[in-house]
Order: sequence, then structure tokens, then C-alpha cells
Amino acid sequence: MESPPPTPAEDCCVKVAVHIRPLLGDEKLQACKDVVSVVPNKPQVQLGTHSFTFDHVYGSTGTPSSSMFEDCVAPLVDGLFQGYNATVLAYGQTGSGKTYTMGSGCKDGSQTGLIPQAMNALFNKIETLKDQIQFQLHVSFIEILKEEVRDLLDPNSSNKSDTANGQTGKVNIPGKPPIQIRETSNGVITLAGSTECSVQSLKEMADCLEHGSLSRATGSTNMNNQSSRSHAIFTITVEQIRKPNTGDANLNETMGDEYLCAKLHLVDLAGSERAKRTGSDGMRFKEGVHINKGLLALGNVISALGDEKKRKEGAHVPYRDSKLTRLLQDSLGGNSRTVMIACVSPADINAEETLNTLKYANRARNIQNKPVVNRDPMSSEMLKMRQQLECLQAELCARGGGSPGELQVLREKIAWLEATNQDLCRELHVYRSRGIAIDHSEMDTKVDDSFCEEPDVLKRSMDSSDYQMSEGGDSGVIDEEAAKEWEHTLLQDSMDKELHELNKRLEQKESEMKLFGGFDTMTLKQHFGKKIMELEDEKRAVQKERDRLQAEIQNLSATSDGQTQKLQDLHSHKLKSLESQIQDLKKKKDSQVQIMKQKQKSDEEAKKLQDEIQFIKAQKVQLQHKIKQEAEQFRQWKASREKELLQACIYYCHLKKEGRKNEYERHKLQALNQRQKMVLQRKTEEAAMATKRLKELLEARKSNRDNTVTSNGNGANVQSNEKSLQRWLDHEVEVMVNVHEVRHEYEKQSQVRAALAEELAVLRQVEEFASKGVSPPRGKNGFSRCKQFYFNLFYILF
Ligand SMILES: Nc1ncnc2c1ncn2[C@@H]1O[C@H](COP(=O)(O)OP(=O)(O)OP(=O)(O)O)[C@@H](O)[C@H]1O
Repeated sequence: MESPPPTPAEDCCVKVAVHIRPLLGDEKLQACKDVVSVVPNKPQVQLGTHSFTFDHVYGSTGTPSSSMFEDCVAPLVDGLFQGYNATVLAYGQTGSGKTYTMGSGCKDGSQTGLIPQAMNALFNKIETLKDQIQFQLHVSFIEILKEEVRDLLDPNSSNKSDTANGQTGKVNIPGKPPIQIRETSNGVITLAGSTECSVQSLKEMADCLEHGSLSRATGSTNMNNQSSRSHAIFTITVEQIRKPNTGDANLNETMGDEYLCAKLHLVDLAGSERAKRTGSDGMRFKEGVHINKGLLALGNVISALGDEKKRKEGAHVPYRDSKLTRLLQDSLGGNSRTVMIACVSPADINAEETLNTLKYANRARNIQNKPVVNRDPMSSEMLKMRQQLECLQAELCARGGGSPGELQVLREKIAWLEATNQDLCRELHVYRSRGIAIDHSEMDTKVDDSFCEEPDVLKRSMDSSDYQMSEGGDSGVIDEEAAKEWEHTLLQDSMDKELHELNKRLEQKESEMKLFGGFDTMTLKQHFGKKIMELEDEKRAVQKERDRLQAEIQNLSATSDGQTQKLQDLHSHKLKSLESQIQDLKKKKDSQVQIMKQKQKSDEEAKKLQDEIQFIKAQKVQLQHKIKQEAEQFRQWKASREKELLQACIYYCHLKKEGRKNEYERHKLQALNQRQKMVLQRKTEEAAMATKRLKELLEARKSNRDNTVTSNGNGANVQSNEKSLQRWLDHEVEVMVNVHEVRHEYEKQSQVRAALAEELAVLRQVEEFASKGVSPPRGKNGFSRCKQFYFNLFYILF
């Protein structure tokens, strides 16, 4: 029977719904007009001359908001039970109704909101499946406030209400390490250090939501008197473990695997805002800046993912630009089914922001995600075993009137399969608990933000102390793997840092460049050139006037009368003023020349700066390329390593199965041997009897012959005696031969049994290798010998 093929990643676009809230009391008081309209019976929204089509439109004259859960979120909740991750994301301007829509505010809407409805649906479904599946539920609730991730469920931190600025929120215990975002080797984003509350009931989960919501940072602004000042992410993790021996045929459709795990992220983003309109200053203003920064980064990610051309070219997606985008990496363009709810206000005073939200949401529709079933490699082997078991059970039913011998064989096979299944279940459980223990110890040690990666099931089993390699070479494999991951993390980290440095330098150079900017060099040059020419002209005119006056003074000094003297004085005075004008003009010209020189120098500097910017940009592109290339190389290496591990795991399971089969066959052979031994004994006894009788017969024959010699007249009688004696003799010889054959067969089988025991030991050895995730040696003690062994077994049995 073939094992089920791994589920291929399905391409699915991010679904976008628009939720239009009604006009609020304040807006009505300000006589605001409703400017957002919905095209009847179509998911189409119009705002002025703009028209947008979405997957759904709720509120206003569109579909009633009460259908939102069934249309958008219920399918995602169902998907969790098949192992698919999901995300619901509320986006929109401040005061547009995100918290109301999500129901994460613990006030109005908290019962009709999407999160409470999702929790209800989840527990309703669990109730129907709890007999067949064991569920483990965990919740975490975090917020991102001013680029810092905060744990809303941390029992050790306290809630604070800072009345001075109307701020409420969580206060972390000083000294507690901050929550860190990590990426595991298979690209899954995890939060290290956040509280994961295990919940058993709807009430417990609702309590967590309420507790976290109360701890969330909110504050009052002109646009919303209880405005969320942070991005909040409520995550529900659903782990499913199939209970053994559930004969429910329908279950196969619900859960084919032994173990599934899926996460539902419910995200209430902080609203985009304009400081002018929210009237925020001081701390509130700073919050607004961070909020907008995070949303800008989100917008850039959406743009990069939503642009088909860029996507095809494999353009860089700036997930690392903010904590929000890093955390939502899987939800946008990754392993998740995602729904975005764009919340908008219909009021004319918000028209501009509403238009922005609609454009943003429209772009998000183009994002393609690739959700996959989060299954466990061990589970598929279990599934295979179970299918085999079911097949045998069906066969057994179909052969209701079969011979008791056949039924017995089938029953034994079923018992063996069930035992195998249980063994595998136990093993799975051990692996899982080892994994959890390793996770915990990783948390405790916290070596480095980027190094700690969640090991997968196989790695856990390999790392655990019970499975330490017996030979130095095997542990070397693991060391090498850890070293490679370590090296990759360090490299990525250092390249990230380098990129960050380059970005900083680029930013600095660009802002320096801005200082040079704003002037048109050519125009300035022309302006100053013209100015200098004008000054030259003016200087020449003044010099000409001076020369004319000097000549006039000379003429006047020749005719010196009283009138002339007066005129001469006047001219001399004028001359002096002209001289000083000339000096002024000279100075002006010099300063203009100086300015021109400075301009030229600054032009050169700007050119140099421009070259530097180009150089940094080129370096940045190169580095980004290098980061991508290294990540790809690592991904490929990791994928091949994981494939290898998976093969080892499958091989290991195969060996386990074969080992059990071997035991079973050996057992059968032993029983057969026992029977043969008894036959042999009986035959040996028969042979002894036969020998005895033979002797008697020979005696009788001899005396028969003697009789022939002595009583010659009785010839016919003697002949018939002789014939019957010969028949007896032949029969006894046949018995002897038969006994000999049986003995020979018995000896042959004893040898096989010994070989079987030896091969079983080999098999155990190989199995031990496989259990450590290392390919078994294929030489002297390896697979080829196993194969030979099965060949022998087959030959003997059939
Ligand atoms: N669909 C709706 N029906 C009635 N009232 C609504 C609706 N949506 C929102 N409101 C009201 O609008 C106000 C603002 O809503 P809410 O706090 O959910 O906005 P927000 O988008 O989360 O704002 P912020 O980003 O500032 O946190 C609240 O008083 C809420 O009760």
C-alpha cells in the first residue's frame, strides 16, 4: 500500500472584504454626509469617481455585517481541522471599526465580533469530534507597541492605567527579556518568550481574550476616545491527535493523519492616523508615528507581493522592515489562508483616508498565499498502517464464511498490525514530548535571538540523549548540521546588519544630498554670470564718469576763478563718491566670484556624494542578492537534508514493520518446526518399529526358505509367503526412506531458523541506525543482507 503523497501547496489569493460602519453620533452632529455607496447585489464600493470590487462588502446597503463570520471566517476555522494555518486581519483608519469588527475590545461588539464567533465555532466543532480526536489548544496574545513586542497574557506583568496621559496598557517587569521574533529552519516565524496558555474550554479561551484586551494599550484621541495604540495579534493553536481504535469511517475525511497542527492569527491593527486630525501631541504623537511606520512597512510588503511583475521577478519583499511585517510573513504570501477586512467610515470628512484604505485593500487582493497541511512525517506512516488494517478488516468481513484457518491467520495479522500501530503511537508520543522538552530547554538557555530554532520531530529524536549515536561518525552528522545552521544564521545576521548599515549610510547620504538639492545649478550659474556682467557694466560706466569728471576738473583747475573753484569742489566730491562706488562694485564682484567658486566646489561635492550614493546602492543590491542567494542555498541544503531524514524515517518505519513481520514469521516457523519435530519423533518411532518388524520378517523369510528345503512338497504355500514378505519388506524400506527425508527436512529448517535469528540481529542493528536518522550502511551488515534474508524467508515459506 502506498503512503499518502504530501499535500501540495495550493495557491490561494488573500480574500478581501470591506466593512462599512454606520455614521457615528459625533459625525451626525457635525452633519457629515455618507459618501460611500455599494452597488446593489454586487461586492462593489463607490467613492466619488472611484469604484472598487472586493470579495465581499458588508454594512451600509451591502450584505449585513452578521453574515461576515459565515462567509469569511468559518471556512478558515474549518480549515484548521485539516491542518491549514489561517489569518484574519482588520485594517483601516483610526475609528473605522477594526476593534469592533474583530470583537477584541471587550466592549460593544465583543459578542458579535469575529474573534468570539471564531472561538464558538471552534469549540462547537471540537465537541462533535472529541470522541475520535484529542485536542490540545493554546492561545497567545501579543501587541506591537512602538516596535516592541509585548506579552498581553504574561501573568507576571501588571496592568497600568496612566491617568496623566489617559494611557492604559501593560507594564513589563524590569529585567524580563523582551519577546523575540525567530525564524525556524523551515521558514516558520515563531515568538520566543511569549506566554502560551493551554485552554480546555470556551470560557478559558474567552477569559484569555478578555484579560489580554484589558491589558492592551489604548488612549484617547480626537477621532476615537478609546483608540488602540498598538497592533494586537491573538493566536489560537490547534493540535489534533487521533485517538487510537476509532472505527469511524467519516473521520478519514476530517482527519486522515495521526497528528495535525494549525494556527489561527486574529489581527487587530492600530489605525492609520494623521496627527493633525487626531490632535495628538507628545507621547500620543510618537505612538502615531510608530503606528504609521508599521503600516507603511505593511503597505510596502503588500505592494511588493501584490505586483505580479515583481512577484514573477522574485523581487525582494521587505518583511524585515518592521516587527509587524515580520510577524505576518506567513500570513502574507506564505503558509496561511488569509482574509483581510478593510474597515471604513462612510463620512465625507474621512473620504480621503477611506479612499486610501480601499486602494490598500485592493492591492492586497493580488497577494498569493501557499497554504499547506501542517502534518507530521510520522503521521503518514501511521495512516498507511491504519489503511492496511482497515483493508484487512474489510477482507475479514468479506470472507465471513472463510475457513477457520484463514480467519485465524487474518486475526493474527490484525493483532500484529494493531500492536505495531500502538507501538508507533507510543513512539510518536515520546518524540513529541522530547520535542517539547527540547523547546523548553531552548527557551531557558536563550543562546541567541536568531540561533534558537524549533527542531522538527525527527531532529528532536536525533538530538535526544536516548538516541545518542554509538559511533563518533554519526554524531558528527548532527554536529555538522547544527554547525551549518549556526553558520547560516550568523551569516544572515551579519549580512542583515551590513544591509542595515548600508541603509543607514544611504539615508544619511541622501539627506546630505537634499541639502545640495533644491537649486538648479545652471540657473544659478547663469544668474551669477549675469549679475557679474551687470556689475562689470556698472563699474565701467562709473569709471567712465570718473574719467570724465577728472578731465573736467583738470580743465577747471586751468581756468581757476571762484565759480570754477566751486564747480571743481563739487566734481571732486562727486569723484570721491564715484571712487567709493567703484570700490563697492569691485567688492560685490569679488564676492560674486567667490560665491561662484563656492558653488562650483559644492557642485563637485554633490557629484561626489551622488557617486557615493550610487556606489552604496550598488553595494546594497549586491548584498540583497547575496542574502537571497545564501538563503536559497541554505533552503536547498535544508530541504535535501530533510528529505534525507524523511527517507531515513520512512525506512526506519519500514524496518520496524519488517522486524515485526520477521518476528511473526519466526514465530510461525517455530510452531511449524515444533510440529515437524513431533512428526519426526513419530516417524522415528515408526522406523524403530519397522526395523524391528523387518528383522522379524527376515527371520521369518529365513525359516521360510529352510522350510522349503525340508518340506519340498509345500512349494506354492512357501512362494506366496515369500511374496507377502517381500511386500512387507518394501513397505518398511519406504517408511525408512520417509523418516530419513523428514529428518533431513527438519535439519534444514533448524538451520534456517538459526539463520533467521542471525538476520534478525542484523535487522535490529540496521533499525538502530535508521532510528537515529542515519542512512544504514549498505555493505556487510546492511540492506543487501536484509534483502537476501527476506529472499530466503520467502523461499522457505512459499
Ligand atoms: N459597525 C459598527 N456599528 C456601530 N458602531 C461601530 C461600528 N464600527 C465601529 N463602531 C463604533 O465606532 C467607534 C470606533 O470603533 P473602533 O474602536 O472599533 O475603531 P478602530 O478602528 O479600532 O479605531 P482605532 O484604530 O483608533 O483603535 C466605536 O465607538 C465603535 O463602537
